[in-house]
Amino acid sequence: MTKQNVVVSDVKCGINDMISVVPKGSLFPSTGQKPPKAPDGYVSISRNKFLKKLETGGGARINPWVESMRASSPTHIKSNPSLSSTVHQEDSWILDHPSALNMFEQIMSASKGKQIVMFLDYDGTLSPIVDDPDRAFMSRAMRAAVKAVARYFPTAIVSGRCRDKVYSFVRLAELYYAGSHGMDIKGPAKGPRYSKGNEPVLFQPASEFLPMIDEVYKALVEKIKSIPGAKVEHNRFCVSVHFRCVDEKKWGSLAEQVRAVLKEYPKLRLSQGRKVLEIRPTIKWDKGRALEFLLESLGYANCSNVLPVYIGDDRTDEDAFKVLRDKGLGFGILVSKIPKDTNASYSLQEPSEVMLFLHRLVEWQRPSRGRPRESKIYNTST
Ligand SMILES: O=P(O)(O)OC[C@H]1O[C@H](O[C@H]2O[C@H](CO)[C@@H](O)[C@H](O)[C@H]2O)[C@H](O)[C@@H](O)[C@@H]1O
Repeated sequence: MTKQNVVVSDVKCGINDMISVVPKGSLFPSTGQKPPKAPDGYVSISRNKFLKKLETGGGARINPWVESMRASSPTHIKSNPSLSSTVHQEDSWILDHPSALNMFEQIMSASKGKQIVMFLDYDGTLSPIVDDPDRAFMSRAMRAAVKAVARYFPTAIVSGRCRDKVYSFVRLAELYYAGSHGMDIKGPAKGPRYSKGNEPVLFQPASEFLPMIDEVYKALVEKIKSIPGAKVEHNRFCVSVHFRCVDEKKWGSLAEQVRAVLKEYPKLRLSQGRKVLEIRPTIKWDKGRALEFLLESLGYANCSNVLPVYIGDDRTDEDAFKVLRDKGLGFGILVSKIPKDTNASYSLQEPSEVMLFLHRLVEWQRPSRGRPRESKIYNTST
């Protein structure tokens, strides 16, 4: 077990008297979901025990949330004995998830005769993590690298952010964008339509939740305004509550406020990212489903001649890594400096390494190198 997520839920399980244990990245399961057996990395708590804790009030009440918020904070991962920074453990993690740069040739050899499709997360992958979410700018060099990759391979940005916001950072009209954790997908605004037909791709599976999300956003802004450093971000089909700049002593109060709002909305669930609580509809849609949808739109549903490569740094990216792993398709690359429980196959340490990887991909594909192209070239001129 490399990471402990204590999971709590307002949803009545009605089964075996347990608080639900839900997949990584989700504190709240969908309504009516049967709680599965606790997988590695998760702790299940007796429902009765947990409710008793709630009755005692004060600190105990919200502890499982705070524990989970701590677990999502890299600075605390070292305090988890199973992730202690012993050389041995780091070595063994890197053996399991080798650097995508060191393994570049091997990755590329798997692409022989296949169309590479690139999926890129934004925050922490293309841009460094910063305190102010409104200032998470992408460097010009990174933009150029993504642009170059998109010349050769269909490329999608898959982000928890609102689609327009992430577009305003990336500013490349030739890409696909899947905002709101994949709940708002739009095809390229310029250049060839990388879709089966000529129809531009647009898919928004959570439209009915828009009024509810607006309401929750307003309620959260009101509730957390007394907590210094807390910030609520409207991501159109979901809402982010940031606690990166909140004093850790206040994390309990923040969790309490969010919980108070959410209990009025059983159709919304909570997942976690990097020092952020993500509130989203309970629909079965995530970055993994968005990846599948995009592959299908590109005409690669159930295809063996495609090699999707997904690069991301967050818990929410694990849904996409898992789809790739379960299907035995392509590769997930986790961006992380520290060992993390992941379904990704490879790792890169930080956005600068992501940029290097993108450069190598372009170099490898560029015909001018005089080497035979081993992957089908995506014809951008049609
Ligand atoms: O899926 P992503 O593109 O990775 O988006 C996930 C969340 O990213 C942003 O928050 C994160 O980055 C911020 C800027 O570096 C940082 O301040 C914050 O602590 C991180 O959690 C974004 O603001 C959220 O809306 C996204 O959901």
